Amino acid sequence: MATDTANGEHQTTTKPPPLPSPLRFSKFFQSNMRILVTGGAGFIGSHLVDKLMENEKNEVIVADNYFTGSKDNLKKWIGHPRFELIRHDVTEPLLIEVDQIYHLACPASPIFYKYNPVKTIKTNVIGTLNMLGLAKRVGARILLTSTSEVYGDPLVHPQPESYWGNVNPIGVRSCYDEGKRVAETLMFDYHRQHGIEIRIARIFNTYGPRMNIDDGRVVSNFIAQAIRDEPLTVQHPGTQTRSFCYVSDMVDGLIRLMEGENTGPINIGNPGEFTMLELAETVKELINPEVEIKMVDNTPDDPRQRKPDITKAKELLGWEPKIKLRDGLPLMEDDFRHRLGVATKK
Ligand SMILES: NC(=O)c1ccc[n+]([C@@H]2O[C@H](COP(=O)([O-])OP(=O)(O)OC[C@H]3O[C@@H](n4cnc5c(N)ncnc54)[C@H](O)[C@@H]3O)[C@@H](O)[C@H]2O)c1
Ligand SMILES: O=c1ccn([C@@H]2O[C@H](COP(=O)(O)OP(=O)(O)O[C@H]3OC[C@@H](O)[C@H](O)[C@H]3O)[C@@H](O)[C@H]2O)c(=O)[nH]1
Repeated sequence: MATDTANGEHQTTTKPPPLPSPLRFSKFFQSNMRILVTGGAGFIGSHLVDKLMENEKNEVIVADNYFTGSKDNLKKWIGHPRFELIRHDVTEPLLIEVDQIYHLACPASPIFYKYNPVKTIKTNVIGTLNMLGLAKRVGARILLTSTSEVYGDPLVHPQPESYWGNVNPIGVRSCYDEGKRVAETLMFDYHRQHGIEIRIARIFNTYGPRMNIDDGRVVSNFIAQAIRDEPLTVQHPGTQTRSFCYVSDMVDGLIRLMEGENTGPINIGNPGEFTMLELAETVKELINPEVEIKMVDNTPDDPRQRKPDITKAKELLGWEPKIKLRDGLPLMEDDFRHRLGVATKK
C-alpha cells in the first residue's frame, strides 16, 4: 500500500499475502500440496521433480516448452497419478490451481540462451511476470532460480549476496544475466506491492547426470569429449574459475529455501573453486588419462572468476554442499556413456 507522509515522502508498506486456496485449510479433505515446476523437463528441474515426487503428499505439475529439456528426463513419472506434464511456454499465461511454484523455465547454457536472445529475455521477463501473476491469483509461494551471472564479471571475490555485480547491459550474455536481474526485480516488486511470498536462489554452476550432451556447458562438454576420446576444449585463457555444485546438493538447497522463511536472494553453490585447466586435468585423470587438452578461443564477456560466499545459506537454511567435484564427476560417467552408446574401456 502506498501512502504520502506529511513531509511529502512516498512510503511503501508490504501488504499481507493473498490467501492460499481454501483446500489448504479444509477440515475433512486431506489435500496434497500442488507444486508447479516450470522448466521441469530440464536438467535441474527433472532432478527436483524426482525429489518432490518422493513425498506422497505432493502433486507435481511440470510446464515446459522442451526447448532444452526433454520428456525423457521425466519418463519414470509419466502416467503417475500424482504427476502431470504440460507442453507450455511460460511467455504465455498459465491458469491452474497450485500452492507452490518453482520457476526454473529458461535456457541455461550460454550457447542456448544466446541462440535466440530476444526469446531468452522474453522468457525471463514475460515468463516471470506470468508466473508471478499466477502466484498472485492463487496465493502460491514462488521460487525463482536466478543465477550467479547476476554478478557479471565480478570485482568482489567470493561473491556475497550483497554485491550488486558488474554486468554489461548490452553484451551477448545480457539477455540472460540482465534478464535474470529484471526477474529478481519483478519478484521483489510483487512481494512489496502485492504481498506475494517469494524465494530467490542464486544458483552457481551445477552439474550431474541428465545434462544435455550437446548443451555446451563446460562439465558436460569435457565428460562427453573424454568418453569419445576427443580433445578437451579449454577456452582461452583457461585460468578463469568456476565453482561446481552437484545436482543433488542443489535440489536439497532449493527445497530448503522454498520451505524456509527467508525470501533470499541466497547463493546456492559449492565454494570449491577451479580453473578450467584444473577441471580439464581432473576429468582427464578420472575419466580418460589418454585424452588431449586443447586450447580454443573464448566468447565475449566470459566472467574471469566465480565462487559463492555461502554464509547465508549455511546460517539461514542450514545448507552446505556435501559432494566434492572429484566425487561428483564419476557419478555422471555412466549416464553419459549410456546416452552416447560408448561402453567403459576394458
Ligand atoms: N545449471 C546451472 O548451472 C544453472 C546455474 C544458474 C542458474 N540456473 C538456472 O536454473 C534453471 C534450470 O537450469 P538447467 O541447468 O536445468 O537448464 P536446462 O536448459 O536443462 O532447463 C531449462 C528448462 O526450461 C525449459 N524452458 C526454456 N524456455 C522455456 C519457456 N519459454 N517456457 C517453458 N519452458 C522453457 C527448457 O525446455 C528446459 O526444460 C534455469 O532457470 C537456469 O537459469 C542453472
Ligand atoms: O568447452 C568448453 C566450454 C566452456 N568452457 C569455459 O568454462 C567456463 C564455464 O562455462 P559454461 O558454459 O559451463 O558456463 P558459464 O559459467 O559461462 O555460465 C553458466 O553460469 C551459470 C548459469 O546461470 C548457467 O548455467 C550458465 O550461464 C567458461 O569460462 C568457459 O569459457 C571451456 O573452457 N570449454
